[in-house]
Amino acid sequence: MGKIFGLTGSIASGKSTVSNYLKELNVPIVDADVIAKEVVEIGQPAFKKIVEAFGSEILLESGEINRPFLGSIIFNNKEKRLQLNEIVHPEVRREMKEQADRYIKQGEPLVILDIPLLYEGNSIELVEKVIVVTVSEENQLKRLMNRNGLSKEDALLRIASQIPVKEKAARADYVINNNGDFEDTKIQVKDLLNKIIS
Ligand SMILES: CC(C)(COP(=O)(O)OP(=O)(O)OC[C@H]1O[C@@H](n2cnc3c(N)ncnc32)[C@H](O)[C@@H]1O)[C@@H](O)C(=O)NCCC(=O)NCCS
Ligand SMILES: Nc1ncnc2c1ncn2[C@@H]1O[C@H](COP(=O)(O)OP(=O)(O)OP(=O)(O)O)[C@@H](O)[C@H]1O
Repeated sequence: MGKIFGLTGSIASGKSTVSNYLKELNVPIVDADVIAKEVVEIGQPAFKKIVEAFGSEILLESGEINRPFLGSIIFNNKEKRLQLNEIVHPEVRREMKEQADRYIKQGEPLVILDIPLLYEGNSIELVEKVIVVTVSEENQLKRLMNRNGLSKEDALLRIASQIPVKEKAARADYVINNNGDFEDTKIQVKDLLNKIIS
C-alpha cells in the first residue's frame, strides 16, 4: 500500500522549491495552495460563502476574488482569518483526500500532500508522516520580502500568522534544512526520498 506523507513549513521556507524537486523525481504532489485557489473560483460553493462573509468589495471588476485585497484583510485580523479558514479549509481537505486516494489506487508508492497550514489546520489526520522544510528567521524574511515585494512590516505580519517554522521542525518526522543553496536542498530531498521508499 502506498504512503501518504505531508510536506509543510512556514511561508517562504521553501516548500514549493522542495515539492518541485519531488515532482522532477516523479513523486505525485497534491498542492493545497492550488486547490485552495480552485475551490474559491466563481460558482464554487466557497466563493458564495466568502462573498456573503466579506462583502462584494472583495471582488474585482471581473467578478473574481481580489486575492491581494482579501489577503490584506485576513493577514491583519485573526478573527477574519479564522472565518476564511472555516469556509475554505474543509473543501480543500476533501479535495486533497480524493486526489491522494486516486494516486494510491493507481499504485503510486508515495504521494506528498503539500500543505502550508498542516499544523495550523486539521490536516494532520490526512497524512502518515510529516516532512518540514525549515529555514532561519533571517532567510525567511529576506526571501519573503524579495519574492512578494513586501515591506518588512507586512512580511513580518504574514510570518506571524503561522506557527514558527522552528516549532514545526520540532514536531516533524523528517526535516529539510533550506538555509543552504538550491543544490544543497536538492541533495537532502534525494536522500530523504531514498530513505522513505527503500
Ligand atoms: C488570503 C488569500 C486570498 C491570499 O491569496 P494569495 O494569492 O495572495 O496567496 P496564496 O494563496 O498564494 O498564499 C500564499 C501563502 O500565504 C499563506 N497563507 C494563506 N492563507 C493563509 C491563512 N489563512 N493563514 C495563514 N497563512 C496563510 C500560506 O503560506 C500560503 O502558502 C489566500 O491565501 C486564501 O484564500 N487563503 C485561505 C485559504 C488557505 O488557508 N490557503 C492556504 C493553504 S490551504
Ligand atoms: N535554498 C534557497 N536559496 C535561495 N533562495 C531560495 C532557496 N529556497 C527557496 N528560495 C527562494 O525563496 C522564496 C520562497 O521559496 P518557496 O516559494 O519555495 O517557499 P514556500 O515555502 O513554498 O512559500 P509559500 O508558503 O509562501 O508558498 C522563493 O522566491 C525561492 O526562489
